[in-house]
Amino acid sequence: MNNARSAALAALLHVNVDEGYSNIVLDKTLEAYSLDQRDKALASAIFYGVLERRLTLDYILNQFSKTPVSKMSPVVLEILRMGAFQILYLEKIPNSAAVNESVNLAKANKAAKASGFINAVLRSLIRNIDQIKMPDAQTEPRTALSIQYSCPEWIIRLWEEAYGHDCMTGLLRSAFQKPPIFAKVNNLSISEENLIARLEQEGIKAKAVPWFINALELEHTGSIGSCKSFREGLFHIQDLSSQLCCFLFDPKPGERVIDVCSAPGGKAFTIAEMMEDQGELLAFDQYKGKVQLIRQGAERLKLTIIQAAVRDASNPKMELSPADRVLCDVPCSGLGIIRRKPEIKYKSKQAIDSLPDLQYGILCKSSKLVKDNGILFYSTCTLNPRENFEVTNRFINNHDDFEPLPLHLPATIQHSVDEPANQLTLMPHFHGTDGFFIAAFRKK
Ligand SMILES: C[S@@+](CC[C@H](N)C(=O)[O-])C[C@H]1O[C@@H](n2cnc3c(N)ncnc32)[C@H](O)[C@@H]1O
Repeated sequence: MNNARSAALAALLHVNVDEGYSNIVLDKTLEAYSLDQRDKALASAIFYGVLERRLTLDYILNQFSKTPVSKMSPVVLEILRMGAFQILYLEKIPNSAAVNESVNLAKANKAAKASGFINAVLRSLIRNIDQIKMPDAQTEPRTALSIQYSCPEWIIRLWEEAYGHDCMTGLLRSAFQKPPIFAKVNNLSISEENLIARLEQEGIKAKAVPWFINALELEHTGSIGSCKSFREGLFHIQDLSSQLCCFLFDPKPGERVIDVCSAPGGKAFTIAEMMEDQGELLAFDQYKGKVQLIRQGAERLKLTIIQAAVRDASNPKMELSPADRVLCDVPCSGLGIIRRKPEIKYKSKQAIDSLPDLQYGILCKSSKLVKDNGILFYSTCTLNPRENFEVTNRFINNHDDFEPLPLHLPATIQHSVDEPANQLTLMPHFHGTDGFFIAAFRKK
């Protein structure tokens, strides 16, 4: 049995059936299967490829199977998606191997009865590959885009209405690009140059982001957790969007700062480093297990000002004295990080309907923690006006004691959409960052 494909199947079933996060599920599965580098690469390529192209693959499989994909068992469907993905997108894998391995996978996964069916569907796909039909872009443009980019129509409509047609197509394309990996240098422990040299010794190629301080782009990372300089607390992994958010938040040494939705702690770590580990940084999260992640990260990075604790930001019980700066990096639908976690795009629209009220509640409650003249930030990693612009608009319309605070952006960062000066929407295809939203306010 080919272990790479078994691992990919196990991980896909875990994500689709048990709704695990793709990056975490894949890391754990690869570890459990103890694959060599080559098999790890194949398992990852199949896993992410099938996840990213689920709608396209299902649309095509339906043309070659009498049983619609909606009626197939999860195991059979995933094996067929994997087989079709290899045939259609992995040129180096011979079609015969894709079919045979799919049949073997079925036999090894209690789906032996379906192995004949799987064989027939995949062979029919190979024979008729030139006859595959796609939706007509003229008569049904959104359906055509949805199948081409494997993105539900409601997201396409949302992006087109919010950001315009060109931006929507840019976002759809960007979802298939390999996301860059950025590190935030722990400037309290090492300089950019020295960290680049250290990483090189460990086989990781790193280059400084020329326009942004203490940010490195990494290549050939392998497993970051096993990297010595990571374990020594010389950096943490953080997308440029979050690093930029902290830069704009502009915390100063000696201040009192509250991060109300802090886990796993990325922004709290960057903020503590910007504060030179002087002052107070209260880092809260609703979940005990996640608070532990903040503590572990702070310890690894040798940051002493972070006090992590459980606290529900939407219904806080704890009395807190006011802070110079408060960050609300709220839970959101995550439509800005689809290229990192493709499973996010298959969430139902209804699943995110309740988020704006929760986000607004967290922002209102947290605004009470800001000192006079203090700063309040709201951020999300989503591209959805209902969770971004509409929440912050509602806030400012109902809070006379706050005013919008214009953001002073680095010269390389331009607005990609029409928005007020206190807001910034970051787009993967435009800024090269994750999709992200920031809004800043000052208490009068
Ligand atoms: C976007 S993530 C925060 C990411 C974090 N700021 C970072 O940079 O690493 C949102 C966090 O909010 C937490 N959360 C969700 N609902 C919450 C609530 N009512 N109160 C506090 N935290 C909450 C989630 O557990 C999650 O860890």
